[in-house]
Amino acid sequence: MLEVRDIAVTFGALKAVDGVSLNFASTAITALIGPNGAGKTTLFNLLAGTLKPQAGEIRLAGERVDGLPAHAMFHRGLARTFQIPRPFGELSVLENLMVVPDERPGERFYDNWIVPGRVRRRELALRERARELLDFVTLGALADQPARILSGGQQKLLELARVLMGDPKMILLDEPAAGVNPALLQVIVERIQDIHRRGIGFVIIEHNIDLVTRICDPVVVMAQGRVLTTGDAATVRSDPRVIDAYLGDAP
Ligand SMILES: Nc1ncnc2c1ncn2[C@@H]1O[C@H](COP(=O)(O)OP(=O)(O)OP(=O)(O)O)[C@@H](O)[C@H]1O
Repeated sequence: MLEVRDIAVTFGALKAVDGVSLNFASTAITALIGPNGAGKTTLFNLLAGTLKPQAGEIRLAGERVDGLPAHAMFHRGLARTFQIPRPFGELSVLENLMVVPDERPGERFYDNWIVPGRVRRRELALRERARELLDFVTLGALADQPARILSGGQQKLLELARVLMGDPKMILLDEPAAGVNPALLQVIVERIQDIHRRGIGFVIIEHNIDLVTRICDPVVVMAQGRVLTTGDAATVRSDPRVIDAYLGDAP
């Protein structure tokens, strides 16, 4: 459902993503792994619309979407989280979900002036949805606390709830396990599996190989801007080219 053809972007002389072609199925939890600097985050930025490709095509559900800005991708059902979450620290945990863009061009102004009751009902519905999602990610009890008090793992859960506010068809997760304690990591893993069972696809950048082995199939390995190989976790882990790519990255 998310197709990438010969996509490329360079930074000066550096080919950060160098002719990548991949299909990401909405039925899969796909892992994107590879040594530091392989181009994984740059590929995410291209998919999510924060970076424009210099070559190649991206299609979402058959439609060309390369070059569309991030908010347009979000509204088409492609949501992403960041390696380092950036919640609005002074807003409450609940308010952090309420500020997720909910654009319906042309409707806001009209609603506000002609049918204020409808706006109020919509806000109540949004608030209810936000509360449900906070309960789902186990943050319900913290709804009215300022987001700055959340731990790193709780911030990752808040990000997950935030992207779900947009009713995504596919979610790109950037290192969901990084800096997360084992108990919260288990919650994150279970929620990813719950969401996946509801028919939402994932692409996950992750260095935690246990998480990758437990929940991801297929596993795409990138190195030096290219796709090195794709397969199940056990196959790619024993592939000598993958081992070489990681050893080449060792200090
Ligand atoms: N905005 C930028 N300007 C210049 N170079 C960049 C920029 N963004 C990324 N790069 C370079 O592009 C290459 C790929 O970076 P990228 O962040 O995509 O790798 P990665 O696989 O996500 O690595 P990591 O696992 O360390 O996050 C790196 O050499 C990086 O230094």
